Amino acid sequence: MGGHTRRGLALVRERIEAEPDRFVADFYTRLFTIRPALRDLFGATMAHQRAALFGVLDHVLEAFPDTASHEDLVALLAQLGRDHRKYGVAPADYDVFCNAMLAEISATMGDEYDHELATITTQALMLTTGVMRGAAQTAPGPATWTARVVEKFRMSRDLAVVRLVADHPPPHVAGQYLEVSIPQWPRVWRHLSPSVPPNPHGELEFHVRAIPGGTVSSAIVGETAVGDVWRLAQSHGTLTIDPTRESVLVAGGTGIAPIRALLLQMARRADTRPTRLYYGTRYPGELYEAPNLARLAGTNPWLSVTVVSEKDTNPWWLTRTIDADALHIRHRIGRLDDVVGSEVGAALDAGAAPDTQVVIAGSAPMIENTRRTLIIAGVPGRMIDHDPV
Ligand SMILES: NC(=O)C1=CN([C@@H]2O[C@H](COP(=O)(O)OP(=O)(O)OC[C@H]3O[C@@H](n4cnc5c(N)ncnc54)[C@H](O)[C@@H]3O)[C@@H](O)[C@H]2O)C=CC1
Repeated sequence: MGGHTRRGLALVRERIEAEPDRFVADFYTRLFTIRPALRDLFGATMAHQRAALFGVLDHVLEAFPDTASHEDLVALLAQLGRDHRKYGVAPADYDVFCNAMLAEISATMGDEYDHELATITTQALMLTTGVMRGAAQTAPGPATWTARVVEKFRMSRDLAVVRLVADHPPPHVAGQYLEVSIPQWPRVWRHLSPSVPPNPHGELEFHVRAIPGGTVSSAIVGETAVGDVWRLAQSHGTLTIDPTRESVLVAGGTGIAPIRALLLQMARRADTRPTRLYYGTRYPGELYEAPNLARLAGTNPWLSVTVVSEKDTNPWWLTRTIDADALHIRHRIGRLDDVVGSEVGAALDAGAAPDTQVVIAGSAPMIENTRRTLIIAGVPGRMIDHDPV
């Protein structure tokens, strides 16, 4: 595609980026004025929606002029289209969306929006909505599934484990996360990783920490009760274990959920390679999964478990304790990335297999720091897997 397309769309991005909040707010006002029913598809707070919309629009305008990147762009938009099925977006809504967006861009650009700029912007947005609509229409299976809460455990003041049974198990593989919506916040979707592999009974378990100021996570920890019906949608994520390699798995806090699902999946195989798990929290009393993991290691000799806590004692509000010696697992004190970096580095120095696979799950800063520390310790970056941060 020509340089004029690149320059034209770069100008559009520049004008939109000058006032992104106003642009997105005015766009949604325009959209809901044209088709008021669309407002009902979104949850009460649209902050996340607004940021996501801006991110995608910016990405489309940047990637569209580069035809070499169209394959990736189309794959991303198709995924987005499938994801939007859960909101109940109808095919005709995509035309309304496209027209409202073009009108908002035109209003923002003013006199600069000439015929040529209008043509290329229209092409970019027609590609966007066309791919999304097509992928949504051809996606197999239902857009959402339901699951009923059958058990809930409060592990600490801000952490809960919730067990559910789905009518029909949503398609996913161990290590992936699902889009989840709870009755207390209908139409608001969050990502949660089941901590058990998919099974024919539709049993699911999620681990949730209430984020300070968080709406959905706080409602799950504080209000979710047996009998609640949750909605589940698309699965995402590519965390997998290569069964031919040794592995090191690193889980920070509730990041243990997808890692536990992978471990349970690995336990079904007869030929699982040696696996070292590092499971870290801030305080020893937060290591709620330690007993389960110790039991798993007790019956699966390929697994060794090290739990790591930043502090060696609990604050007053944590009453749970763990006795690592009694569980026959190791307990190290320190930040997770420091402990993993020094132990994996020492193992490599002592001749450990350099093609060991590493899988990390946890918060974005924890993933980034652990990845960096491991690369410095000598682990090739291509051997380190984690979900996008
Ligand atoms: N609930 C779920 O299904 C899943 C949750 N996650 C994510 O996992 C995270 C878990 O959070 P919390 O339970 O609050 O655990 P947390 O953020 O308190 O972290 C616990 C562990 O991570 C380490 N850590 C924390 N910050 C670090 C940093 N900046 N650099 C290096 N290490 C660091 C700590 O040393 C500790 O071992 C959340 O961000 C959540 O989104 C990831 C996958 C699935």
